Amino acid sequence: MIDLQECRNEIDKIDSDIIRLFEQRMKVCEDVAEYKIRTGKKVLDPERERQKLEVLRGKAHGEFNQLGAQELFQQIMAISRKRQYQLLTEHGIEDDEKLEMVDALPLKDVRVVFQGVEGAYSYAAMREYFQDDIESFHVKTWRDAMEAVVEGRADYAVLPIENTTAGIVADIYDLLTEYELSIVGEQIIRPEHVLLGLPDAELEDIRQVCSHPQALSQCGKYLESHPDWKKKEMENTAGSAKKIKEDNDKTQAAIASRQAGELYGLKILAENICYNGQNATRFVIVSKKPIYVKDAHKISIFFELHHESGTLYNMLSHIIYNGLNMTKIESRPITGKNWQYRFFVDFEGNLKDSAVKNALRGIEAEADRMRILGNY
Ligand SMILES: O=C(O)C(=O)C[C@]1(C(=O)O)C=C[C@@H](O)C=C1
Repeated sequence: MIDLQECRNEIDKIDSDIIRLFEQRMKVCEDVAEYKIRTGKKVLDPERERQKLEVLRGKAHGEFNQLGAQELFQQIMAISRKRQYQLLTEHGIEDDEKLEMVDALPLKDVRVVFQGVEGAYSYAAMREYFQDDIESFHVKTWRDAMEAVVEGRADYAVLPIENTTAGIVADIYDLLTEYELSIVGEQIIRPEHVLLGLPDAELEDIRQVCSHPQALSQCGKYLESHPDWKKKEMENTAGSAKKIKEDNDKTQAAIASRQAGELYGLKILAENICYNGQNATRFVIVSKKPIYVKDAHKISIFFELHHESGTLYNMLSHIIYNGLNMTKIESRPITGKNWQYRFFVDFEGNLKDSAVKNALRGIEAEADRMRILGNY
């Protein structure tokens, strides 16, 4: 009869040996790091890792143990790399400073652009974020807002990036990768959608509802209870309120804010029409200046990976291993590369933190492409 305690004693002895050998190996890896710091050679050497895994696999017996040995040494080498990145940071080997730290965002005499018209939620977010008197103007599309910042006609743009009911605003994610702008701030607002009609309209008159697709989606449940209403997508919510006013047709209604209703002299036909009482939209503030404020606490990045087992896991391990808290992950298709994806990750931290530096160094070195979208 096998004795469990005896087995456990033996396992304990073997594990102690593994720890001793692991630490011995890590010591050698630190020497390797020193060599690499001196020579500027890259930490990651994929060819060396491939050869090692092949040899070590061959040393194990049976398919199960071969796979196990490969997995084990993949992890050991990943840990070795993480230690080396740490040593690079400790030796003050700085990656190129991608963003410059500032005490506070420049807010004097700035111009801010938003998409939509006055009364739009972007306008409300802008008013909330920029407390001071700022000059603002609006444009027709999100791309126009990006262009205005790139061309220097605006210092900042306010863009909706996600909503707690309808999810991400995919176009904004894609535009953020297309334009080299930095996210320097964020503002959350709680849109309170209402159904607006002409002053003499009643709910029974309505045949068509127009609004931005996000607002139509956030009020999806309410609209399902009026299946005969036609839905018309518009570029923004406030614009749809404006259209009701201009068309002067009492069979039309718009989903927009209370403020938009007041602005265009419309009547509230229904309120509380978003089934999610917690409905909130997050806006990002983007700037052409590659800056971040010194007390910034959230980092947004994106990276691209090649299709290989474990690549995403490996990227995320840099965040986990450095004790950072990931708050969001999204993926978007990469145009021109079918079935390949770009990952967007948010995590807590400041670019000056060593843990953040180590994680970003690792991700940048091991992803096909990585960019910091902002620290705010
Ligand atoms: O041999 C190296 O160049 C090392 O840095 C050591 C090591 C390892 O731990 O074995 C770690 C990272 C490299 O990608 C390859 C191998």
